[in-house]
Formats: sequence, C-alpha cells, structure tokens
Amino acid sequence: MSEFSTPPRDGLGLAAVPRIALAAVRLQRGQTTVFDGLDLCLDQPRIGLIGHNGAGKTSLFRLLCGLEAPASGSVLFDGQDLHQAGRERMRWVGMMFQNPDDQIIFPTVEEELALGLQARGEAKRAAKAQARAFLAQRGLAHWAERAISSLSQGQRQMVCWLALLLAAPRCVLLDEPYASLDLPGQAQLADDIAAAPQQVIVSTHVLAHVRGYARVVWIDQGRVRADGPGEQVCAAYEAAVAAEVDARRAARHIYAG
Ligand SMILES: Nc1ncnc2c1ncn2[C@@H]1O[C@H](COP(=O)(O)OP(=O)(O)OP(=O)(O)O)[C@@H](O)[C@H]1O
Repeated sequence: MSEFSTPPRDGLGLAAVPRIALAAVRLQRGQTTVFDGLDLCLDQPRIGLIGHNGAGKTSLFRLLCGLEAPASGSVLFDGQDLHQAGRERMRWVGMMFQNPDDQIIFPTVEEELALGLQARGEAKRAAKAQARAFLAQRGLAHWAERAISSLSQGQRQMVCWLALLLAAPRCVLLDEPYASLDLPGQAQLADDIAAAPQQVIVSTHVLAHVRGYARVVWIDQGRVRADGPGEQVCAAYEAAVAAEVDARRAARHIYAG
C-alpha cells in the first residue's frame, strides 16, 4: 500500500457516515448528456473515484454539492432531497475544486477560512478568531493575514483544504486534491484525510492515492464500470488502460507501416 493511500485509522470515532443515493439520474451539461440513468449509493467513509478525462467525475461532484441539478432522477442525502435543501446543504457536503482559484473568494487566508464558519452561523469576528487559532494549531499562524494572491498554487490548494476541514461538512468531495501539492503536502493531506471524521470522496488520476481504499468507483463515459475494493478496481482500470494503449500503438504501427 502506498504511503499516500492511508485508510481511515481505527478508533478515530468516525462521525455517522451519510448515505448519498443517486437514482436514475440524468445530467445534461451544455450539449453533453453526462449521466443517463445513473444509480449509485455512496455510504462508505472513504471512496475513491477514478476514470478517464471527461468520464464524469467532476460532474458527479458538482451534482453532489448542488452546483448542478439533475434533469431527472433524484439525489438523496440521508433520505432528503439534496437539491431541495437550502443552506443546510453546506453542512452536508463541501467540495474542494481541482483549481483553487475556482473556489477561493476572499483576499486573505483568514477571511477565506472564516467563510465556512460564517456560513454555519458564526459571527465574522469569532469566525476569524477560530480561523487564526486553527492556523496556529497547524504551525501556520503566519499565513493568517497573507494575501491569497501571494501564495503558490499548492499553497492555495492547502488553503482550500484547511477551509474545508474547518467548515467540517459531513461529506467532503476532493477533486484531484494532490495535483498541485509537493510531496510533504501530499503526505500531510493523506494523513489529514485518514484522520478526518467525515466521509471523504477523492477523485484522482493517481491510483496510489486510493488503491488502499475499501471502495473505489470507476466511472467510464458517465457509467459505473467497476465498483469494489480499491486494489481490484485500480488493477482492472490499469489493465484496461494498458489494453487501450497497446491497441492504439498497434493501430499506429499498422497505419505507419
Ligand atoms: N462546463 C461544461 N459545459 C458543457 N459540458 C461540460 C462542461 N464541463 C464538462 N463538460 C462535459 O461533461 C463531461 C464530463 O466532464 P467532467 O468534467 O465531469 O469529467 P471528469 O471525469 O471530471 O474529467 P477530468 O478527469 O478531465 O477532470 C465531458 O464530456 C465534458 O466535456
């Protein structure tokens, strides 16, 4: 197992894992029908999501955090319609975007971190104080007043992760969360994920990050192609990719020769 694929540790007291159920979901984005009759139940503490570019991983996340609504079908969070929920939804699901610049709103780190707390009803001053205390706990007190624009891409990604940790929704969606992080940052994030009491769903192209998970879902052209233990699903995906690459090389060889 990779050091970046740490399963949840025993005895951490995971919060009650929500049950997110998609039934017969159809999702249209522009001219593209991304999902057409998708059924999926997400009720494990850690779930990996893998698949090719354009398979539908980000679209699934956008559906789960309410940024997209299904044209038909339902998305239920513990039996309640996710798309009918108001502000309550922010306590249910939070997402870390692939690109931190799509997520960050405020000019400084402490303001960005305070946002999730304010959304939960904290007063602005108290939220900022909590954000500062949280940064200090993690040895990052000096980040509090830093301008987001002065941070590197990886540091911005870390700010997004810290904001999610602080906001503490019951389900956390991470879209390519390791992409911009250096190796220490990746190890830190893997440890944070392992320690998080929430349900965490990680979408990634780096299979080592989810191979050790008890459940990985492989999305292929908007459909679930495989769903099971990470070792098995990642191996099946790798085999399919190897076959695709071989077929492409063989076709190129025939064409060239
Ligand atoms: N803003 C958009 N408008 C229209 N179609 C979109 C939009 N974003 C994505 N799509 C389409 O939706 C489908 C699923 O895309 P999605 O971004 O969910 O894939 P993905 O699995 O996350 O890919 P990647 O691994 O590249 O991030 C693709 O066919 C894509 O072209």
